[in-house]
Order: sequence, then structure tokens, then C-alpha cells
Amino acid sequence: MQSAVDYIGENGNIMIVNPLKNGKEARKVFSFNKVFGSNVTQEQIYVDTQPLVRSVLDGYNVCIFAYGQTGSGKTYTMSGPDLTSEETWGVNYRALRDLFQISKTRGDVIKYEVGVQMIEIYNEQVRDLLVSDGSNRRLDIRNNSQLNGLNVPDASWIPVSSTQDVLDLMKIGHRNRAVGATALNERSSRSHSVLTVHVYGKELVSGSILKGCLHLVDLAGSERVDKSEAVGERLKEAQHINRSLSALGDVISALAQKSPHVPYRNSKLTQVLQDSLGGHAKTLMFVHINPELNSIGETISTLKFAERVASIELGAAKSNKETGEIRELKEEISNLKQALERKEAEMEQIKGGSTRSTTESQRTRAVSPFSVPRYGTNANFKPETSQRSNDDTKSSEVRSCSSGKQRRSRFPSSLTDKEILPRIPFLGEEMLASSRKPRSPSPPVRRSISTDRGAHIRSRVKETVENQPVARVPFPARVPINKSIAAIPVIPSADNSSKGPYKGSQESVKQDNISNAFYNFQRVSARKVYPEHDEEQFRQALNIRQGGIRKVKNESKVKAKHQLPAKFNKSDVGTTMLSDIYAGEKIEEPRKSDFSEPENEHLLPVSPTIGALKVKKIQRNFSRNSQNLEPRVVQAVEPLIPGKLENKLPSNVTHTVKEGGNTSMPEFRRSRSTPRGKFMILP
Ligand SMILES: Nc1ncnc2c1ncn2[C@@H]1O[C@H](COP(=O)(O)OP(=O)(O)OP(=O)(O)O)[C@@H](O)[C@H]1O
Repeated sequence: MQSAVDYIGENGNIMIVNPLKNGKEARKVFSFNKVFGSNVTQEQIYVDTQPLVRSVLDGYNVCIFAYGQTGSGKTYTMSGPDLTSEETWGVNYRALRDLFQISKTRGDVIKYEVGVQMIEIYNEQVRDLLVSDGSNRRLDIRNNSQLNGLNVPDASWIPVSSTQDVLDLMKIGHRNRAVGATALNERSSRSHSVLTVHVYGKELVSGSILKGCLHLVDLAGSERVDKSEAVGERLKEAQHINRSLSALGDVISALAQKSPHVPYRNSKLTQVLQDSLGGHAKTLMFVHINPELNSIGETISTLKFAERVASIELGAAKSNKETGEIRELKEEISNLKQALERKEAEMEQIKGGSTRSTTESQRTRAVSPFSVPRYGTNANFKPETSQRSNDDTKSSEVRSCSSGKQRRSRFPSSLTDKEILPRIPFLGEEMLASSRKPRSPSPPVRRSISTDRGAHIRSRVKETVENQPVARVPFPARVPINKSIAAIPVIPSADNSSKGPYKGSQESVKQDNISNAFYNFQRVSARKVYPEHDEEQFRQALNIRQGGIRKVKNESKVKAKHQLPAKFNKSDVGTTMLSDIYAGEKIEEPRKSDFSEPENEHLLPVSPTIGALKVKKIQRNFSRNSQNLEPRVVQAVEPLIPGKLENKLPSNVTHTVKEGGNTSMPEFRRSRSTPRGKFMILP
């Protein structure tokens, strides 16, 4: 049978001949990184892929695709025809075998853990392929690089430690994959399958963490619906497949043109692969073609698509490595934020509590200000019990305080059980002093002077009603920062009771430095007249950016008015999200490692015969030949270029970007990109 492949050049060129056209139009040359003929072995194909795979162990994200018309050999390349023979293993198994081997040899330097996920995208639904119970649950996609490539976090994540583990899992995955017979391939993959390998490494000496992720993607076959003779379910599948491949083409086109809007959200496929298509990943695409003449339309359109892909400059790949120092700093920031949230909540509670408690304590004192025990003695004392009791018994007073009303419904009971009173000592001093002398019954004045005092007084009152039954309020999983919460720290636990108010100070000493800082600040702030100002000073003192934390009311409102429009005016949601993700990922400066190449890479293998071509537009005409699958076109990996790492961001800049979290990087990265990969064509 006559082949559409005229010749395959040595430099990644392939010439396609179209007998339906004459003259210049009849021959087209396309250029790729590399073109493989149909007679190459699986090992030869993998050799060009190997450097990318290895870089996963250095913390890079890598994505390897197989693209092409139905029956052109995508599954053959990625999985291989026969798993029982290592010789015929495809890229997937060879890659994992390599990962295990290398991680073993590095064992005395880095400890690795490897886990895999396998999903498919079938009719625009994401499904888990590693389920053994046959459940067909639809999974959600979350584009969040904080999860380190876990874009489908609900998919089964199976730890593996040997190639055999992987083989066993693959069998399950292939069994679960949606496959159907079409006129073009009797066992055509009707879905896109994505095998994701997550690698987590810890350097034993430095404690640095490496997180790499390898996506191995076997795309569903592209085909013309009419040619596939599909009807009913097959037709629906074909339409979904074509739509998602079309969306992939649109994304690639947008990236190639450096369009400000990249339509990742137009298909599940592009959403799942978002990080790998436009991120800091190294990407390689095998493009497969069928050399038979009756597939010439699909062949040309596939090669054009491949050239388009090859033209994209993603920019330099980045390693996801966290040094011990960075990790510690992140933890510290996280701790500070939590402490600040707690403090904010306390302040809110104190402010509201002072209104209520002052009135209550006033009433109590009217009987005998000195006869009220300072702290509860009941071991089962629960702060919320007291609060609820107070609320129940003194409802009229509570209602007189609007903030108190709100607070009551959000009282985090379980939190109050655990928290200790960091500010008790200071309050205790005031309390002791104030309790020895008669007070002027002037609630409004005292409220305005010290919120803490008010809160403390309230705690005394609670003890008088501690045995009253109370309905518990569920503890919210995440307490909104800018809402009033409970006066947890203000209310003493039962343990405190026997040791008096200063027990709280002893407890607080046990807290970390952050808490101490707050504690000290609290001592100062409690002397201030306006607690709102204290909150502001907290922030300033800590110099922390407080996303969502309540600010002084007026200021907060004004700021919100100014900020919201800017946020929502962003026309490109996809790009915005991407930028956020990148910012989150840019934790690490590029790693100068001997283990892998720094360059971003694109391989585009095609599998017809031999030839090299250049594609300008994306078309969509695919046919197939299930018998003669001679050529495979492959875009090969670019060789390591050690010196290029120097071109990357200096570490300090990278860190700044990362910590800022909002910096959009795509343009920057593009400007620093390196020429994109190579294409191998396998006829
Ligand atoms: N390089 C090759 N050498 C020998 N046989 C091949 C080669 N590539 C593919 N084949 C054979 O061609 C048939 C179709 O290949 P394969 O299933 O890999 O195609 P596909 O692109 O994955 O198809 P689909 O998109 O429909 O799933 C298989 O029987 C496979 O063994």
C-alpha cells in the first residue's frame, strides 16, 4: 500500500505527499525534534524521554502526552502491547521502573516516596480508574498547585514501591478504562487516560523537600465522526472526544499566540492538564500518524497541530523544592496567622462580652462584689455553658448588645475546652485590684475603658450560673476570622480555679513565641482606651498581611469597596487562577542539579514513517489505518543544557514572588523561555 510519508529526514523532518494535490501543494515538510519510523523499538523511543522522567526526582513536574488519530499507536507507545515482556513495555512502565531504580541509587542521600493516581476523562466526566469496586463516581477537578499536581484530589492515590506494584495497578486501570469498538479501531480508547506519578523526596542532610509529578497521558483517538461511522453512544463519545481535543487545540493556540486569555476551562482535559500545559512543567508530546493514504487528511491536520504545539514557549521549568529554611518560615507564617486569627476572635469576644458582663457583674456586685468566686471550681465547667446560661437567664441584657447576639450563635464550644487563658494574669491583676475597692456602678464607662476587664468580669458572673443546663452550639469547622467568636481565652478552665488567676499566666508561658508576642501585646493593648486601635497595632507589630481579617470597621468597608471591583474586573479567570497557582508554586529557585536538565522540553513524537513537517493551522480531519501503522512521529526531548539554569530567577526574587502569592508570572516566564522542544516522528 502506498504511504503518505515520502521520507523521514535525520534532523526531525518528515515529508508528506498528498496524491490528491499537484505541484507544490502535493508535498509538505514538517519539522519536529525527532521523527521515528515504524521500525523503532520501545527502548529507542524511551531513551529520548528518559531525561524528563528523571527530572521528576529533582522536583520537576513533567507531562508526557500521546496524541494522534484513532489506531495510530498511542496506547502502543504509552503502555505497550504486551506487559508480560519488558521489551515491549511502553513509556509508562519504563518511566516508573526508572524512577524506582534511580531513587534506590540515591537512597543514602534522598528518601523518596512514590504514589500513583490514574483517572480517565470520559464524556467530559472525570473518573477514577484505580477503584476496585467498580464505582463510577464523578470526580472534581481543583486546579491548585498547593496540592502539588493533585488536580483531582479525590481520585485514589496508591503508594507504590516497585514496578510490580505499578503493573498490578495498571491492570486495574486498563480494565476500568472505557474502551469500545469503532470502525477505525476495534478496541479504541474512548477516553483520555491520565496516569499521574507523585514523587516526594526528602534530602536526609538538609531536610529539603522535593515534590515532583509526572503525568502520562494517553489521549483518546481523534477521528472524524463520519469516518468512524459512529452512532448512538459511540457518536456521543466521539463528539466529546473531538470537543475536548478541540479545546486542547484552542489552549495550545492561545499559548502559542501568548493570548491574555487561555481557555483552560473549556474542557476537563485542559483543566486537568492546566499546570502542565502552561505551567512550569516540562512537557513532551508524542504525535502519532497513520501513513496510509486514506488517512492523509488526519495526518496533515495532526502534523499541523503538532507543529503548533512545538512552537509554544512555556518558559523555564521550575523545580518544586523547599529547603528546610523555607519550610520553617512557611510554618512560622502559618502559625502567626493562626495566632492572629485567635487574637482577633478574642478581641471581638471581649468587646461584645464586656457589654454583657459589665451589666451582669454589676448586678452581681449589687449583692456582694466580694462573695463571687473568681473562677469556677466545677471540673466540668464549660465556658459555653456559662455563656449560654447567661444568655438564657439574662436575655434581655444580651439583646441589648447586638454584637453579643451574633456571637452567641457562633460560640466554638470545643475550642473553648482546649484553650487556655493567655491574658488572665494581666486581667487578674486588674481584677484583684478592682475587687478590693468599691466600684462605681458605671457600665458604659468601664466598657469603653477596657474590653478585657469587661470580659473578665463576665467570667465571674458565669460561675454563678455554671450548673444551668445549656444547649451546645456546634463548633464551626473554620471560624471566620472577621466574626466574633467566643471568649475562650478569657474564661478560666477548672484547672485554673485552684491556682487563682495567675495560673493563666503560667499556661501562657508554655505557648510559643508567637503567642508570647501576642500576650505581651495584649498587656499593652489592654491599657488602651480603644480596643479597635489595638487590633490595628497588632497587625502593624506583626507586619503580616491579613487576608480576610477584620480591620477597623470604617477602614475595612472603604477598602472593600475599592478592592472588589478590581478583583472582579479581571476578564481572564483562567489566567488569574493560573497566576495564583504559579505564585504558590514558585517556592523554589531552580535547582542546579546534576540529575536532570533544567530546560523546559517538548517532545512531539509522531508515528507514521519518516519525515519532518511544519504546521501552521489546526485542522481536524483524522482517519486511521488499523493495519498498517508504520510511522510514528515523536517530538523528542531537548538535551540537557546545564548552563541555562543561570538564566532563571535569582532565588531571592523567586521567594518574593512565591510569598507574595499574587504575582502573575506567565508573561515573565515566556520572556525567559527557551526554544521549545523537538519532535520525533514515528511512521
Ligand atoms: N509501532 C507499532 N508497531 C506495531 N504495532 C503497532 C504499533 N503501533 C500500534 N500498533 C498496533 O496498532 C493497533 C492500534 O494501536 P493503539 O491501540 O495503540 O492505537 P491508539 O492510537 O491507542 O488507538 P485509540 O485512539 O483508538 O485508542 C494495536 O493493535 C497496536 O498493537
